[in-house]
Amino acid sequence: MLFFWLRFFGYRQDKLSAAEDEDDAAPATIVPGRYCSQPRKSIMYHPAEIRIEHSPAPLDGDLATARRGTQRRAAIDLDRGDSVLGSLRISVDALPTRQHNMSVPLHSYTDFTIMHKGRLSKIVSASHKFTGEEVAIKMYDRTVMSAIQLEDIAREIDILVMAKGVDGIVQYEKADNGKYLTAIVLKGCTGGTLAKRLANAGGRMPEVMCVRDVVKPLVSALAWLHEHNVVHRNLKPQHILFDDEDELRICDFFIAAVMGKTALVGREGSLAYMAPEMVTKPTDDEIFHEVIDNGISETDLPSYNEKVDIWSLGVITVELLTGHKPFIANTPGEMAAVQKQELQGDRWGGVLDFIRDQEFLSLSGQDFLSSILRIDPRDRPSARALMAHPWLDTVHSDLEA
Ligand SMILES: Nc1ncnc2c1ncn2[C@@H]1O[C@H](COP(=O)(O)OP(=O)(O)OP(=O)(O)O)[C@@H](O)[C@H]1O
Repeated sequence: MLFFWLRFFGYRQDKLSAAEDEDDAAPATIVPGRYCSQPRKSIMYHPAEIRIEHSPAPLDGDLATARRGTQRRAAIDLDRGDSVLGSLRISVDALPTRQHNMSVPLHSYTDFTIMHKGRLSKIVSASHKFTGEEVAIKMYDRTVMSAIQLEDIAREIDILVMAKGVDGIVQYEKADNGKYLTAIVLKGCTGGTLAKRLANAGGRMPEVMCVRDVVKPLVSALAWLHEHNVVHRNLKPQHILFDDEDELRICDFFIAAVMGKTALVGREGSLAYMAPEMVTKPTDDEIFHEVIDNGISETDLPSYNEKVDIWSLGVITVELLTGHKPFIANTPGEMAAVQKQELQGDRWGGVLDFIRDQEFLSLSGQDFLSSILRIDPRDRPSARALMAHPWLDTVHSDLEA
C-alpha cells in the first residue's frame, strides 16, 4: 500500500527500490472485496447498522484485535442476507503481516479517486470498506516539504482535532504521519464546494438562500474559530464545503494560524479575498530575507488579527449576492489601491454603492456588508457581534414586506 501511495505521488522506481530496502517487510497488498474462503471470523450485521458511526462494525481497532487473535491469518468476513436490502458481504483479506508506516489507516478504505490537486497536497476521495462512509483523504508528500511546511501540517491537524464535533468545520477522523507521506482522513463533504453551489445557482444566490445556507453558519463557525484563537487566513468559496446533510463546513487549515503561537505577519491566501491589512504584508520568503539581512525578529513585524477572516466573509457575501468579486487586481500593490479606491471617501465607495443600488438586497443586508467592508480592521465587527445582526434572521416574508 505504501508503494501505491509513493507511485501515486510520482516516485521513480529507483526511489521506490530504496524505500523497499529500508522497509524489509513484504509489500502490503489489499485485495478489496476478495472473499476469503476460510474465514476465521464471521460476524453478522444488518446493513443499516454498518452505517452507524459507532457501529459494532470492525473498524481499525477491532481489525487489529482480530488480527492478533488470528496471528498471521487476517480475514474478517461480514455476510448478511436480507430480503429487503439484499445481501451484504464485506471481506478483508491479505492484511499485511507487518504494519507499514503509512498504510495502516488506509487499509480500511477503497475506491480511491483523486478529487483535487492542490499546491502541496492531493485530496483523494475514498469509502470505508465496512461502513461505506465517504471520506476525503488529504495527502502530503513530506519528502518535498520544508521544516516549516511540516509544522504547518502538524498545526492543521491540531486545529482539526480541536474542532472535532464543531458545527461548520470539516470533520477530522484520523491522520497518519509516515516517513514519506502524511494522510489526513476527513469526513467526506459530499455536497461539494460553495463555488460549485454558486455556479449551480446560476452565478448568484437569492438573498434568503445566501443568508440561511452560507452567511449564518459561516459567521457562527468563524465565531468558534476566533474564540479558540484560530485565524483561517484563506477563506474563499473553494474552502467552504457542504456535507451530506447539506451543512456548511470550512476546510483547509493548512495556513491557518493560532493567535499567540503563530506570528500573523505574512501575506497568505488568495488575493481576491485578502484583507487590506494583509495585502501589504511581506510573503514568507520576504520575511525570511528581512530576518536574515536586517537581523530583525519576525515578532517585531506589524501583525494583523482574526479580522482578516471577517473581510473575506464580506467579499464572499458580495460575490454570492451579485455574482461578482468586488475587488479585482493582479498584484498585491494593485489590490491595495483598488480596495482603497472602492471604499474610501466621504460617502460609500464604489462597491458599497453597487451593493446599495441592488434592488435585490434588503437594507439589513446592506448594513451587514457595509459594517464589514472597512479598510481599518478595528472598524469591522467580530464574528460574535455579527451573530446578533438582524440580517442573519432574514426570512422570505421580511423581504416581501
Ligand atoms: N472533507 C472533504 N470532503 C470533500 N471534498 C473535500 C474535502 N476536503 C477537501 N475537499 C476538496 O478538496 C479541495 C481542496 O482542499 P484543500 O484546500 O484542503 O486542499 P489544498 O491542497 O490546500 O488545496 P489548495 O492548495 O488548492 O487550497 C476542496 O476545495 C474540496 O473540493
